[in-house]
Amino acid sequence: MYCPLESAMTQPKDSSDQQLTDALAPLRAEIDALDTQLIHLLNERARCALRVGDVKRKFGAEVFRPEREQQVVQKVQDNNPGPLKNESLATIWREVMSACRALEKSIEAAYLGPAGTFSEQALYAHFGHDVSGVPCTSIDEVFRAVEAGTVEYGIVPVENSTEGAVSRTLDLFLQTSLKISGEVALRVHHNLMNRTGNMADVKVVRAHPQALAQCQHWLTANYPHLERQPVSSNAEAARMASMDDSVAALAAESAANRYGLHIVHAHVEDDPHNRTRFAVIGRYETESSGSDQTSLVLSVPNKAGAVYQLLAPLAANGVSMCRFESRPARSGAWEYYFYVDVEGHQQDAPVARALEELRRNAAYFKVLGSYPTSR
Ligand SMILES: C=C(O[C@@H]1C=C(C(=O)O)C=C[C@H]1O)C(=O)O
Repeated sequence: MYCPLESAMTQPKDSSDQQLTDALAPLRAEIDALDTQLIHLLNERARCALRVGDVKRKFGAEVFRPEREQQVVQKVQDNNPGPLKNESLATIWREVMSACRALEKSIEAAYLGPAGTFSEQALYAHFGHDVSGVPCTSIDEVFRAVEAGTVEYGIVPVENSTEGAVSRTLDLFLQTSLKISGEVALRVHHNLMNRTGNMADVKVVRAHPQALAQCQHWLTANYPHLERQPVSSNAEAARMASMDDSVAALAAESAANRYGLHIVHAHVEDDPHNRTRFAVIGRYETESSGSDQTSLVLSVPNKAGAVYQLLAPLAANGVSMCRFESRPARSGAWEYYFYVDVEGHQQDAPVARALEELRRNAAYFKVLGSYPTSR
């Protein structure tokens, strides 16, 4: 039997190198030929997308269609014979669509910066890399940039699986006329990092308050003496740590790369399944993709049974609720706004019927948007 290790040890190096090159040559030729075919096919696809762009311009239709992109990814996955993983194909196709779309139109989208934040990762997960990301210093600024029309879209964090709702985003949803056109769910890993890779001189650890909260047990167990200081974002904490040896940051690996920091401990979040959901906001009202959800804000008068009655139309129309969150209405009267996500698109008949009944019963009612469910 041919044993590569044995033959590599007994034969002169030059000869085993030659054997390796000879064995790889036909396979590499095959890959080169397949790449040539892929280049032709990808450009053919791009030419087709350009023609789609011409048609859309003629009819004054929106170029970026998140619902269509979701359907494309779904179809690709349904047709996947393997061995490539569905997740890998989704990543590849998002980039292919991003490149095709960029030929029709360039998209600018605001996110909670600086560069290196999870919001930036969410931005690329949604739009692919052919998008101009505009970093903002706060969630308020992201909303303002989209409302002012400086950018077409924004990405804001909505909810974390460990820490719950991002309350500032929920409050701003109340005030804005913008719509949610899509969502992104990201696995969020936090890493403890600093400039030297040695924690001896570190006195404080900085991060966004959500990240500090998501790592609180780990920090208490491992670095109880470090003062925890909240800052505007994890990437900002990383930037600060790059200039001060007494500072460590909790942030994403991309922030360590960007600011030249060493990761001292990787994946220090208390919950290994830690995920954050982001909303894409803009003026576009996403059409049905066939696998959607709808976000609403409601309030009811403060009286017995009001919430129960409010939600009855969902059950009556067979509409499932997938999220329910409350925020004080700040009226001083123990009144609340309820943030409710339901399965389905607002144009689906059962959802439309349920929404109409909810609208009639609620003291306050607003549809934030229908959009493809992230997976
Ligand atoms: C090509 C289209 O336009 C854009 C690009 C897409 C693509 O490359 O598949 C899909 C949806 C749109 O965001 C289209 O609507 O079909």
